Amino acid sequence: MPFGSPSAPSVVWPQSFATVCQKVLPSELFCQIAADADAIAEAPNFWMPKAAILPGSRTVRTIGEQVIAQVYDHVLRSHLPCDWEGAEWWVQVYQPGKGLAFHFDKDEHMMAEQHVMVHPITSCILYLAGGSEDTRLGPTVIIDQQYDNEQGRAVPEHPARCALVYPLANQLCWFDGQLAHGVLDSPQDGLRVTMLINWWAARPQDTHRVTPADIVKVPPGDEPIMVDDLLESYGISVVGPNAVHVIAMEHQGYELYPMADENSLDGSYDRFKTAAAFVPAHMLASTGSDSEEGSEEFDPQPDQQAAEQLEVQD
Ligand SMILES: O=C(O)CCC(=O)C(=O)O
Ligand SMILES: [Fe+2]
Repeated sequence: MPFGSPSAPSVVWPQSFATVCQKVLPSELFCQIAADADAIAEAPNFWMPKAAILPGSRTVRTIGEQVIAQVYDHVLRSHLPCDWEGAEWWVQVYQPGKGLAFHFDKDEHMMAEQHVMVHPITSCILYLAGGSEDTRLGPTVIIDQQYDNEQGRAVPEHPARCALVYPLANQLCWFDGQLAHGVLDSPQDGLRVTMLINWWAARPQDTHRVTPADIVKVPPGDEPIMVDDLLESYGISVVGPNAVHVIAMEHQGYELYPMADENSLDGSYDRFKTAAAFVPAHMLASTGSDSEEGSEEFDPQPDQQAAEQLEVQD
């Protein structure tokens, strides 16, 4: 259902933004899909129809389909509405340190033919590689922005909330398929591989839902603040034995600003786990919205394109 129509479902903050569930696959199945990831990543997107997924009529043909059956049985079964038709899926292997521009998952055909954006009910990310004890790969960022077909643009223009989900091997993240999302570049060189499962409607064990109590708020102020520093001020670590994997963030008056690349931050890029800062909106406004240049007050060169434009592609 396109956002903007009267009966569009509302997205509940923060519950619909990200729920993560760890140790989703039995380890043998996890190793098999992780080993096949490179090969599958070369293939186009796959489709598994509902009848093949439902336990009563199940027919599983590949390891990927076995994963989908497992994800359905143990996680999504109780979260999908009745009227779903199947699951689209693919695998993504990232260049070291590279992320993915912000975008909406959508039906490409509907977009090309009818110029409307139709989203999956639920988008799922299964992390097939996840860094180590002391490194974190670029998080998936799910932002409080939807596409309004009537206005032909993403709204709100300046979202003030997002969820950061850090990769962890065998962790599944699912979120409302209408929401804009992307992957931050990372100062950490590690293999980032994900399997994406989009479902075109009871909480399982080991499930962590972002709750209002978990929301990290950017305090009012006039200075940019690195995501890492903000988390540290909350006593949150994304590495080590008490690492947190999903964080809901409220950033009223600030924009989330991805760092462009290793040239950012005067050579200290490698020190960071998360390549983004929250920057006061007025600092960004002073650069002009079409500018390719960074703000004078804020030295690191931001990835202007990723920060300001939502790519209408997947
Ligand atoms: O790999 C991720 O974390 C997200 C990938 C994604 O959103 C996509 O491929 O559409
Ligand atoms: Fe996506």
